[in-house]
Amino acid sequence: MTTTEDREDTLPLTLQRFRRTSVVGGGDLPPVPMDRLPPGPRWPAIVQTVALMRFRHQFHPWLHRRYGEAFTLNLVPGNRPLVLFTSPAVTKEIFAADPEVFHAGRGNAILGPIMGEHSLLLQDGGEHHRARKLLMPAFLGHALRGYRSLVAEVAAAEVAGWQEPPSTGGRLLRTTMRARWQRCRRSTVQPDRPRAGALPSHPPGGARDDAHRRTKAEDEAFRVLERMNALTLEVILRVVFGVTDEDRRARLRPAVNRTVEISPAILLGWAYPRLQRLGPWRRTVDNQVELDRLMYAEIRERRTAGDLADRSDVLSRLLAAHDPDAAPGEGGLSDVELRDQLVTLLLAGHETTASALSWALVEVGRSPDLLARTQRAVDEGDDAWLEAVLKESMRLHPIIPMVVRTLMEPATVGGWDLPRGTTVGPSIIVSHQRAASFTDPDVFRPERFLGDDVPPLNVWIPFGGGVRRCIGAGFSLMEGVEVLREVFRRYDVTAVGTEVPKVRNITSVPRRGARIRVRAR
Ligand code: HEM
Repeated sequence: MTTTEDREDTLPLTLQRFRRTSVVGGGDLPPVPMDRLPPGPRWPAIVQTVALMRFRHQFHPWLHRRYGEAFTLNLVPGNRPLVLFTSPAVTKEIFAADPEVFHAGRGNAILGPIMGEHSLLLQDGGEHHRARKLLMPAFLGHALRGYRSLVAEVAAAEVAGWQEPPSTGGRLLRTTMRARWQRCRRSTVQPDRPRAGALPSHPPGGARDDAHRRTKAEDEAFRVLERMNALTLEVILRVVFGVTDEDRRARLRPAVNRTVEISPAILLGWAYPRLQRLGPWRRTVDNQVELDRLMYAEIRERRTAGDLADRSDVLSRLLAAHDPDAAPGEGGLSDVELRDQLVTLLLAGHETTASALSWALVEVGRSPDLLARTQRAVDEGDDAWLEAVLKESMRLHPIIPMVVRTLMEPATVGGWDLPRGTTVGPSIIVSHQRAASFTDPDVFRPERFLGDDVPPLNVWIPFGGGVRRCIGAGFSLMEGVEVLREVFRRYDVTAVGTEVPKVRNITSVPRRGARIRVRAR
């Protein structure tokens, strides 16, 4: 087994990843004749690529309206075709297709320099099967139950501080104190005033009072996405990596944040090796070197930790994981494999869950009825409602726009005979907006996910599907429920202003950071 113990420096390992050119769909595949593919725009590939990456929330529905159930895009580098489908029947076909022919790793090749070649997201065939078998037990029922209390602890520590929102520090604390004092004064002068924090529909003070309140609401608002990012990062560092040393966590946080913040332009730039010597690309490599150094140090120490068997974090479970078909002493994960899987879990599981949670808070915070219903669920221990809130948030605001598979052999998909080298996938954005699947698709309605008639897994697809379905789906729902419970147990939540999605890296996040304000219940 390869370990990093004998290496003085992890630099060569990091640089190796950046030497490969990353191409969506894979550079070694033959060119695909475009005339055999479903219709699509004729614009230059670079324009289509930018539209797909930057304006996906408008672009997917537009393509669907213009071209119907299947459409083709041409992407840089190499003019690779991507065929997107929108009907649940074809989604089912793609998820059930032979993974030896429908490769997912190729479609994610652009993430290679960050995640590494062993990443579950980038592997295919037998390698993917082996890695998934080793990782899976750390994400199943028994293990998930083991993480719950630590997640709850991290959530409680974060959420408790919201009365003094840390992102804006003293000013918000002062505003909160002033607001409390004003409420206290009003409640003595006007005893019939509604409960603190509840805005009456006709404020007794007239227009001036109304303007004052709006300003106050704006003043007290904070970007909950920032707090959720901090929270989910802490969960990854403590529950997934199991880093108990606060000093190392403090050094990991900025390196991890810089990794998560990589923009689509940087991702695309990796296809052009000469760019890698320039400013932002150079800084990305430097940051990766630092992140790798810290991660390898943690892995090395953990291998020899005396309490490994008692630890329940994901890394410790992976260190103990062993392929039963391998010879004795073989079949475990090497240091490099562990690094790649941990960075994958970090990137796949951190901002995705934070965004889903932020949207959930904004949606519930928009409606007093939903707020009351959700707080009742918390008081009555109704976790199914909290999970339904999360699922409906992921439906209305998909975090990932599509999932993709590249054909290693010619195949028929949705009635189209597609050549080898074509990349195909369902559009999650359009699937979740289909009126035939979801009545009033623009309305936030968690009830869709309760009862016997819940949307099937080829209709509600925020986690993808088939053998590649998100390995962290259960983890993120467990984490989400714990966080929502903690928030609504303590606070009345009000959404401030409007929100629309914006593209960040490969995920979609609330553009204004999901601004909310909270009042202690
Ligand atoms: C709201 C939260 C999340 C969303 C929306 C999400 C979404 C996705 C999607 C769409 C895929 C691709 C599936 C496919 O190709 O069919 C995926 C894969 C993956 N996700 Fe997640 N994810 C989330 C949270 C997490 C968490 C918390 C983790 C781990 C801690 C995680 C780890 C992974 C991994 C390792 C894969 C690759 C699976 C494979 O290829 O076998 N994700 N996720």
